[in-house]
Amino acid sequence: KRIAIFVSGGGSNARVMIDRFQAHPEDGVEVVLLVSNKASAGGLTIAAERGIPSLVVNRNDWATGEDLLAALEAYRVDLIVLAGFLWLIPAYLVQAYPNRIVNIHPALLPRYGGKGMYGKHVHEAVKAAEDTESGITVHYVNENYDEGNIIFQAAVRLDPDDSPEQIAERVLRLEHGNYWRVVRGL
Ligand SMILES: N[C@@H]1O[C@H](COP(=O)(O)O)[C@@H](O)[C@H]1O
Repeated sequence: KRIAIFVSGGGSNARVMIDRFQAHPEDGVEVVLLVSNKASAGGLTIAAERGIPSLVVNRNDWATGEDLLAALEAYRVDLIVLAGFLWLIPAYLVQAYPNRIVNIHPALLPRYGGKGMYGKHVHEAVKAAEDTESGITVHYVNENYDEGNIIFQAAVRLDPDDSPEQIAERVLRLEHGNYWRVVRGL
């Protein structure tokens, strides 16, 4: 299958996934495009270094979706993979790719999901709740943040002394070890 990865930040998940699938063509997954809503996103540099075409979308593009949908069609994208992409996915994209958009969330949904619940905010909330475990959720994307059907979850035990940053590190390791496997299996 041909996938497009959407990023807003550093792109460590995109890097792990691109490196895996470029090194293992037998997985049958090809990363054909990287899309970002931030021209400064580290994910764009990662894509350029690995010969992957990229597209930066601004709010106007995003509102109409014409250029974005045209690019996804031109690259014959089968599956959209969100990896640290922060904008809400609009109806036109959900309708154009029904059950073909997935996201990874750095917590065990349905807890710690929703608008504003991303990155360090999630791990600070887990810490404040004194949870003994956290984890990751891969889910289909609908028009609401973090509400689509869950495809996969994995948990990690936390140490009571863990800081939110240490919780984030544990969870990111879980993401890097699992997200590409889930995508390969879809
Ligand atoms: N949605 C969340 O955003 C972060 C992105 O990290 P990176 O892939 O840009 O390093 C990850 O923790 C992911 O769960």
